[in-house]
Amino acid sequence: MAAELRDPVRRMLESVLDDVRPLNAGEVASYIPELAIVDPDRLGAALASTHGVVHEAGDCDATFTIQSVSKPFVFALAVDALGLVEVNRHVGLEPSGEPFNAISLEATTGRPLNPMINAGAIVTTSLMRGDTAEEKFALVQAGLGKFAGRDLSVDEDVFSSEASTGDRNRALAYLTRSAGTLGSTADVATTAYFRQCSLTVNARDLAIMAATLATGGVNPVTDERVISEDAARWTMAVMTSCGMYDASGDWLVRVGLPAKSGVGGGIAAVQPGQFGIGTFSPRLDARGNSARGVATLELLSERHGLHMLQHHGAPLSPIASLEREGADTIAVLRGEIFFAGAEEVLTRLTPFVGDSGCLVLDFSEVTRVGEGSKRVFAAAPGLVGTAPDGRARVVVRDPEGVLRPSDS
Ligand SMILES: NC(=O)CC[C@H](N)C(=O)O
Repeated sequence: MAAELRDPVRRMLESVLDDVRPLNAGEVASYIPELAIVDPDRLGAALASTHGVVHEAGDCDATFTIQSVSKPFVFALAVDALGLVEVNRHVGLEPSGEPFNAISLEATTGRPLNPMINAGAIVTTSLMRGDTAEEKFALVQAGLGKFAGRDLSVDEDVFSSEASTGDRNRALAYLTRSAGTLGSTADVATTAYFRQCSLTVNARDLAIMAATLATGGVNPVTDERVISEDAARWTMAVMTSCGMYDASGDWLVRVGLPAKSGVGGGIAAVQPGQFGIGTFSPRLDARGNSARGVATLELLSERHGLHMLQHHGAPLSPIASLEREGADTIAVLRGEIFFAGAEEVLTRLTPFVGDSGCLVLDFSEVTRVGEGSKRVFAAAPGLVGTAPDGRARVVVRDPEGVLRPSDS
């Protein structure tokens, strides 16, 4: 069988890459001298599903330094370990609308505006446990390795290059230190941060890392839980509002996927619940985002309807059938029921509660109920009261236990 028939998703990625390959706008980053020696024509894209299948097109084995694509994953490790409240005491959650290296601190608190710009990312790294740069970086390296599903190593040349030219980042660290928001000395924070940015990845790694957020924190290739569902959701939220720096608003409208770029040429993008995408192309646009990476994701999103706010039409009604049985009304429910489904069931069906009979809600064909919706159903029998024969007016049949809270 022809290769493209065996992997139609790969073919789909390849066709997008073929369309963006001729674009040669932008320049490779050179403010970190070692980044300038990369082959500017490299182009790769990988898509990892939440079932753990990875589709690769173009230069997916080409390695590059992760740079700022590391930031959301380190933020995820920080909020997972310390909680959102503690991390938020040190770094804000507001888009800055400014370039990645802006000197951008809140006037009253001294916090960097968000963890996706350098100032906020340096603070986030400083919050990793441990006293030394080695201890903090060890946690970052191990954590990012779990996101990628393999051990990641440091490109020592890029590290030395950034360490010897990173005075602006040191200045940011000193400013946050003087404002009381940095969790270590400036030197510890920047050393760990420079090593974090110098970790080496490929487009496939970024796709798997993004897919680990898409699943709510479980790496779909290794099946290992890396962070909590809460941490994954908070991270995707920050990527949505701040991941593409001063292009974040434009990106949200045009592409509509939480994403993070890096000056090494990588972009990681997530479709929550569905998949992660990693792209690699080193030439950067004026905002420091990979020019062909942006074009690849724009085209993919547009061509295949990937925008997370895309309207997919009215969902299937959760009410499969409604029948009378004596004085009772039996409603057979089906599929996945989230808040709008619960609202439909209860609003449409409670008028069927008669003077004498009961409304029986049969959940045996329901595959899943959202956690918040379980609480809506749990309250219903009490709200509707009891029939003259003492039975609840609303009777719930739940042989598979789909209404049981998942943490019980
Ligand atoms: N946008 C980026 O990728 C910036 C990361 C880079 N290491 C820096 O701090 O300048």
